[in-house]
Amino acid sequence: MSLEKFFNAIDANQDIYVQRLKEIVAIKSISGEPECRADTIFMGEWFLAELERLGASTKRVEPGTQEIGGRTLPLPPVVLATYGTDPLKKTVLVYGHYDVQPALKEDGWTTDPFTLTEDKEGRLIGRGSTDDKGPVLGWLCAIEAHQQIGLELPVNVKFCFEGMEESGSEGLDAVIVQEAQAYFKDVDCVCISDNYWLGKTKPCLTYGLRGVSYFMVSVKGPAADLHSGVFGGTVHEPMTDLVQLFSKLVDSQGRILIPGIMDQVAPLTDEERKLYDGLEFDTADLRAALGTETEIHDNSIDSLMHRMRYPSLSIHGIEGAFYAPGSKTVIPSNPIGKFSIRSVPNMDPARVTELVKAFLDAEFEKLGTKNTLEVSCDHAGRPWFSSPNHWNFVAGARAVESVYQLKPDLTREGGSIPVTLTFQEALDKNVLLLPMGACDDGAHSINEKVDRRNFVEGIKMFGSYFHELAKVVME
Ligand SMILES: C[C@H](N)C(=O)N[C@@H](Cc1c[nH]cn1)C(=O)O
Ligand SMILES: [Zn+2]
Ligand SMILES: [Zn+2]
Repeated sequence: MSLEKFFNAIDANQDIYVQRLKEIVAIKSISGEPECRADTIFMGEWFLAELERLGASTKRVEPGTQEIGGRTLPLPPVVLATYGTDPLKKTVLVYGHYDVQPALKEDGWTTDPFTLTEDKEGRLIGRGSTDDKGPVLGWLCAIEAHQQIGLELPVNVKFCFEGMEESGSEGLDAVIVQEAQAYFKDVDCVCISDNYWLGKTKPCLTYGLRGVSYFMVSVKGPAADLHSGVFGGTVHEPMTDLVQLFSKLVDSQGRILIPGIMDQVAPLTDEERKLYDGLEFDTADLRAALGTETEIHDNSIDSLMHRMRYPSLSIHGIEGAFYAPGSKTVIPSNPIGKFSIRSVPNMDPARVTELVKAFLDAEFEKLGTKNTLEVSCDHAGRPWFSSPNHWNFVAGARAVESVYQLKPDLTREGGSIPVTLTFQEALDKNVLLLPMGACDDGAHSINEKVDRRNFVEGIKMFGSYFHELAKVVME
């Protein structure tokens, strides 16, 4: 059966879909900012209403509360929905997140981050356009287009959308475990669209993710910020201690210096090494995404392996430090440094935390400072790895081919979606990552975008995936 009519409907409706994306990009659902919590909850409600408009039955789950900045806030709702309950059809569970990373125009955006703006090249620029509002909306547009042309959906779809993914998916694991034998009982496979192609033109299917352990390092000294002219040279400065500690975590070649971390990494086999030769990726792709020529490795295979199968450590920022323009002469009293470690098979988050704390405590001891140190792991998600030979991947590959006339790359992703492994384990079902966006989308960065082409063809790909799933033989 040809999906031509369905594809044509999507082409014809694309401006409506873009307009809808504009509407939701404008909702500041930043899970990490307490003052945006009401907007984040509203974003969840928007999706509940949209799913109901499409005829899905919905369930709003309140995953509890969160302590943040001395406040207790309600967590945004987990949006569950069921579209179709035909026992003769397969059931696919689609997961996505409606929260976004923070964004300020003064970070360097060329346009307001919460006003979706299309440029001459068809880039739809705005926070969440690719991560992950565009893909989440895309699934719903694919269903709506079926309704418009009177084409029956050949599978049942369950949805699970959360509003805390960018902040460690707090509360979600418990919901999944609780619903595994209830709301998710009939699920045959899982699909997530929340990562990116390796390059700009060739789609991929993804079968692995790195985990992430996010650390806060607080150094406490004087009771309040001080005048550096009056107190400089007379007091142990917390920022100096923090900078010393941070200089010991990772070197400029990206090598993690914390003893024991690299020992846990699964060894590279010959078979795995060969997989990288088949991937279409070169240093030019990396440079295009970086916008500079500042890559560490002198060949693309090493770059790929360091994204996909080795851990990395990134220093993100320092809270409570002076970072504004100007030259304020302050001694910050309690800077909190933030860094994360991306973990890979066979790393265990509990062991990572143990090693990080032991190392920082020992290094702090050596500084001979009277300040105090507190290290905590804010959130930790495990790495995930799945079987790309499963029928779910066969359906995904056929969907890609039907829209792009290309065989997708098979990739592992450097980023993290903590809940992926929870779905795989709690439901005991295969999970496929089917990205919509390209390598240069700039998720988490300034000028995040999704190309109109990726958005529109991505909606077609999602619809086609439903049809390929219906056809593929479950083994
Ligand atoms: C890959 C996904 N789109 C994503 O961006 N995930 C985040 C998850 C996270 C964990 N802590 C904070 N955010 C990521 O990989 O950074
Ligand atoms: Zn993200
Ligand atoms: Zn995401």
